[in-house]
Amino acid sequence: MAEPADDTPRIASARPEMTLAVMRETGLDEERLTELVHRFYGKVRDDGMLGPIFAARITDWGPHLDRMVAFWSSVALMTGRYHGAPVPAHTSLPVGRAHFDRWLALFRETAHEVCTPEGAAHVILRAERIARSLHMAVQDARATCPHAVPSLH
Ligand code: HEM
Repeated sequence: MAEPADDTPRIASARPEMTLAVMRETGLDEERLTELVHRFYGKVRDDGMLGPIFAARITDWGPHLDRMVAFWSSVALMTGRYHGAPVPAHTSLPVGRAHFDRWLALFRETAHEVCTPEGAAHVILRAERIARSLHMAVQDARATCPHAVPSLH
């Protein structure tokens, strides 16, 4: 296969043409998403509400950050780099609406700091949709099996 022309970004993607179109329209690429993820989790770790929940479950942040960059690469750029399962990772967490609202507030703030306006809108829309479905999954797990989930104070 021919090498891409020099002005073509080199990307590994399941859907290269769609990925290139999104990159052009939003200014997002792997480097920008890496900065977004690292800066966002820096704020999360320092946050009084969210920090302790993460600290109780994540001791080695390197692999978690790598996984989250792959997740955002898949979600925002459709590269297919992430192969995990977000729902079960959240159903037993002691979180409610206020935690998801705080998560989204920090994510929006970071996206505006790091991305172009189009890039920020692109990732924020997707974060809001996923947060809504994770919140519903947490509520559903709590209703189905109330003793499996720590109670909220
Ligand atoms: C209340 C807000 C949230 C909290 C407290 C939270 C907390 C966590 C924690 C502690 C983990 C690590 C789980 C483990 O490895 O044992 C995790 C994983 C993850 N979170 Fe969240 N999260 C929140 C919201 C979100 C949202 C809104 C998204 C997506 C937009 C998200 C995406 C992910 C993904 C993709 C993983 C990795 C799952 C895997 O492949 O293992 N989280 N989260």
